[in-house]
Amino acid sequence: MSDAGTIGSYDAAAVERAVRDLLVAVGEDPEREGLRDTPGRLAKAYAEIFVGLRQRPEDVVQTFFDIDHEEMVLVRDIEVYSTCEHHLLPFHGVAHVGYIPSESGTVTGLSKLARLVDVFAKRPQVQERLTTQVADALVELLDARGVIVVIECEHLCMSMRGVRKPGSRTVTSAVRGLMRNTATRAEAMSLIARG
Ligand SMILES: Nc1nc2c(ncn2[C@@H]2O[C@H](COP(=O)(O)OP(=O)(O)OP(=O)(O)O)[C@@H](O)[C@H]2O)c(=O)[nH]1
Ligand SMILES: [Zn+2]
Repeated sequence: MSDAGTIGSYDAAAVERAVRDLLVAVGEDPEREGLRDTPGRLAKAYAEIFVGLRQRPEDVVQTFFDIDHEEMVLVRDIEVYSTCEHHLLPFHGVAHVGYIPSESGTVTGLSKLARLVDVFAKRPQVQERLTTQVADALVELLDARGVIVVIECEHLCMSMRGVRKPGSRTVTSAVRGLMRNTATRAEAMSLIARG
C-alpha cells in the first residue's frame, strides 16, 4: 500500500538507553528506586503504543463475500488511543467507520474495522492523517463503493500543556465515493450522531 508506512524493526535496548538519557536530561536520577525499571517499562510500553509501525493494514483486514449485503455498514464509537507526532503525547477518543460494500459484496469482519483503526493509530500520528489512512485503506482493501470515517479526539498536548484547553475535542472526517452523496452522507451522520 502506498501510505501504509514501512515495516520497521523495534530496538528495545536503544529505546531503553534513550529513556535513561531523557531522564538524566530532565534532571532526574535514573538510578533511584522508583525510576530504575522505568526505561525498561517504557521500552515495553512503546513497543505496544507504536506496534502499528510494524503492521500492514492488509494483514488485519481479511475479506469475505458470503454475506449478501450491499448497504451501509457502520461501526460507531471505536475507542482510539494514538500519539501525536508533534509532542509524543496521547490523543484519545472515538472513531466511527462506515462503508458501502463493493458491487461484488466484499465485506470484512466488524472487528477488522477496529483493528484497521489501531494499525494506523499505533504510530506517531496527526489526527487528519489517521482519518484519511483508514478511509483510503478501506477503499483499497474492500474496493468499497463508499467510505466515511469520523474521528473525535482530545489531544493531551492541548490539555495538559501549551494552550491548556482540557475538554476540547477535534473532529476530523474523510468521505469517499458514494458516501459523498448528500443523502447517503446524511444517513451515515445520523447513525453516528445517535450515539
Ligand atoms: N493539525 C493537527 N495539529 C496537531 C495535532 N496534534 C497536535 N497538533 C498541533 O500541532 C501544533 C504544533 O505547533 P508548534 O507551534 O510547532 O508547537 P508548540 O509550540 O508546542 O505549540 P503549542 O501546542 O501551541 O504550544 C500545535 O498547534 C498542536 O495543537 C493533530 O493531530 N493535527
Ligand atoms: Zn501534540
